Amino acid sequence: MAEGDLVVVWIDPRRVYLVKLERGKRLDTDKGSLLHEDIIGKEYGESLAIQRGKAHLLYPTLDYIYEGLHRPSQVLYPKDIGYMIYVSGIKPGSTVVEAGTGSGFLTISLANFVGNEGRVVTYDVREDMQNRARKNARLLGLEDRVTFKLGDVRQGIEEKDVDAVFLDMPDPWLVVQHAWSSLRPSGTLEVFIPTTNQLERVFLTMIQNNFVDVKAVEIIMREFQVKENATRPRTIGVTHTGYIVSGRKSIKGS
Ligand SMILES: C[S@@+](CC[C@H](N)C(=O)[O-])C[C@H]1O[C@@H](n2cnc3c(N)ncnc32)[C@H](O)[C@@H]1O
Repeated sequence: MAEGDLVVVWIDPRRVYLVKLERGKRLDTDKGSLLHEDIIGKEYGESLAIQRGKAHLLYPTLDYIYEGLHRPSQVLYPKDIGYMIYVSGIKPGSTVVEAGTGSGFLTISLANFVGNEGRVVTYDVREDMQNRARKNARLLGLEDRVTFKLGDVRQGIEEKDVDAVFLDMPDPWLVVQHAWSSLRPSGTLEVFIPTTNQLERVFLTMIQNNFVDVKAVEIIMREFQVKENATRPRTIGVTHTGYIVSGRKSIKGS
């Protein structure tokens, strides 16, 4: 690893740190400290002894990146992001529109997925959110793939012929028509909402506005505690995140 690289320092499940390597800096934990210099030059997968344990140096996958980023807004969970990306049909080179940016967790995942040739345009009404999201994207080297637009997406989406639109905001039904106009034929609208009232409203609005293959799902994930002869789901965990409504843009045929 070199200066500027990201590394996940994993000590135990409760002590996981996302670190950007900078000479002269130090990671302090209650299990001991590590100088960044001690990590520079090491390989991902190696481990280092610290005062009261061992620090494992891991390549930063997106789920651990989430743990380490600043999150001023409620953020989407990996389980929901994974499904949304999967059914959206986007691929490297795709152009995607998103609102609202929030902490940029979905933005970063989309930017990671569309690759160097792809583009993510993300709208938010709040400049402070976009500044934080931009910093998060910069930390991961993904900023160049993202266009941050300060504005109310309910007023319209400027981009045309986009492959997918992703919405995570309070009143997405007010954006359904704009999403339809922005999408290429057969393009996908993915909406995340935390309540069933919002689900019903956005679902019906999509049906009324020439979206087809509209479906609503909830992704349920349970984490397990694993102990010999006592393996079972954890007692405490995230029990509810939200629902996902997906649909495809239909155009009039003959
Ligand atoms: C829950 S956060 C999005 C979190 C984001 N998906 C993430 O994973 O980090 C919702 C965001 O939508 C923004 N927002 C709300 N209404 C909006 C609108 N009409 N146009 C654009 N952004 C909006 C809010 O400012 C907030 O930052």
